[in-house]
Amino acid sequence: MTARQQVDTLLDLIKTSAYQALDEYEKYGGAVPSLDSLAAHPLDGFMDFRTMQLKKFVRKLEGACDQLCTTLAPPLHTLSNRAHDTYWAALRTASKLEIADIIASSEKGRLHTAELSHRIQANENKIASIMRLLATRHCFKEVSKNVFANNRLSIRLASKSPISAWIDILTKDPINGGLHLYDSLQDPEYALSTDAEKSPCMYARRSERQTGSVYNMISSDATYNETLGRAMIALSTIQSSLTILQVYPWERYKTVCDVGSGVGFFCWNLLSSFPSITVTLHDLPETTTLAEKIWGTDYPDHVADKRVKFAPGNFLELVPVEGQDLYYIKNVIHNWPDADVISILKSVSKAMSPKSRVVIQDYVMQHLYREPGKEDDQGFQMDAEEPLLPNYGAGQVRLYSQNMTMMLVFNAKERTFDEVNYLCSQAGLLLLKVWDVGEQSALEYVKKDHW
Ligand SMILES: C[S@@+](CC[C@H](N)C(=O)[O-])C[C@H]1O[C@@H](n2cnc3c(N)ncnc32)[C@H](O)[C@@H]1O
Repeated sequence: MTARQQVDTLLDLIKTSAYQALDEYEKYGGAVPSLDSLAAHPLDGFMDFRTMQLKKFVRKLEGACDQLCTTLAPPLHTLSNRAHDTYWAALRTASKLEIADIIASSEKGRLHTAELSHRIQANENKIASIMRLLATRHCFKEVSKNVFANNRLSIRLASKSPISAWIDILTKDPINGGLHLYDSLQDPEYALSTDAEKSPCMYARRSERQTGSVYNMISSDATYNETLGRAMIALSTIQSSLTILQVYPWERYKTVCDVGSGVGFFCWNLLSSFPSITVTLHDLPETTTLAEKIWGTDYPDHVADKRVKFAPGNFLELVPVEGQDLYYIKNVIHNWPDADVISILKSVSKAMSPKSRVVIQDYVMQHLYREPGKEDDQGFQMDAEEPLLPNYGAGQVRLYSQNMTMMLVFNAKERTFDEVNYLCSQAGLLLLKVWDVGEQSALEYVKKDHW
């Protein structure tokens, strides 16, 4: 395809997928809100299959728009834009300063930067620079000279929402590790290591005499742990991860252990959808203690009815809940280097009965080359049409960013299907089925000896 033909095709893809996305909004509660609107659309909050189709259209749209601009802009322009992206700093600061809340609670719902700087007790030019960068990509709106109002994006930052916690997590240790990635690769002690204690992030902190890994930092810091718990709720929305409640046959099971459960957001939803299931939350003691407190306040009936149990421990050594029908592991193995993943999976395997199943829900990475006619056995096809990259390029960039984040923070990674399957086989697990749950996949295993 010539560049002109590619541009023509990309424009067609953009038009088609944009209209398809509009239709999805209209299917679920009215027209898509404009960027000026503060009202949420039902699709914004769904975490399940209802957003799956929308996100497939948006994936194509984002991939095509980015590829079109990259094709037509001068290369140095694009490279400079990518190196010069300080958006994360503005977003982190506005979120932590709770600027969306300050504006929302003002009399007219809009504030001059002079008033904002007075309330925040910071220089007005600095506040104005932050607000203008954010508004330039549609988060907040400059409604008159130096006066800013909330809009469709910024209002989501208000009221200590889970997305603020996720922004906090993403823009701290990963950024710090990223700044030191090159240097860490020059240091032989770190460059070849896959140990979590030798991640780029820990390299960045070595002068602070910070020992251990980021896991130790999280478990010894109650605020970090609490922020991570809230951030995981945002991530579940972003990944539409509750799609698995509609896709997977949960009605087959009575007992489920959520391994690395966090405070149990997934299990709240599982119990509501499947009244005959009881769950056990397995996590580090500090997290299960927090979980017990939250469930005691928010879901006392489930606690009283013994539909939820809490099993503190360390899954690297033991999963202290034996013989459950199902062990569910979501967004956990990507936090760990290969050797530790094998330890976790062996702990799960030891706890399993011959009839138990394991479901691992995570991103599954794809390569970017195209091999005509090739589709692997499990249906992980590279299905984006040309001239899009086979993995949709920028349309799926979140997977590749998350992969970098896992490397920077934990020396870990998101894995391809073959990589996960290999680690599972090392722990004596045999693949039964792959479930498509949208942005992520769910891989179902059974103990090898018992199949
Ligand atoms: C990224 S979070 C995922 C939480 C949840 N599964 C979800 O998808 O929202 C990883 C979880 O693993 C837990 N974890 C980390 N190290 C652990 C260990 N050694 N033993 C048990 N749980 C651990 C963390 O406390 C955290 O709740």
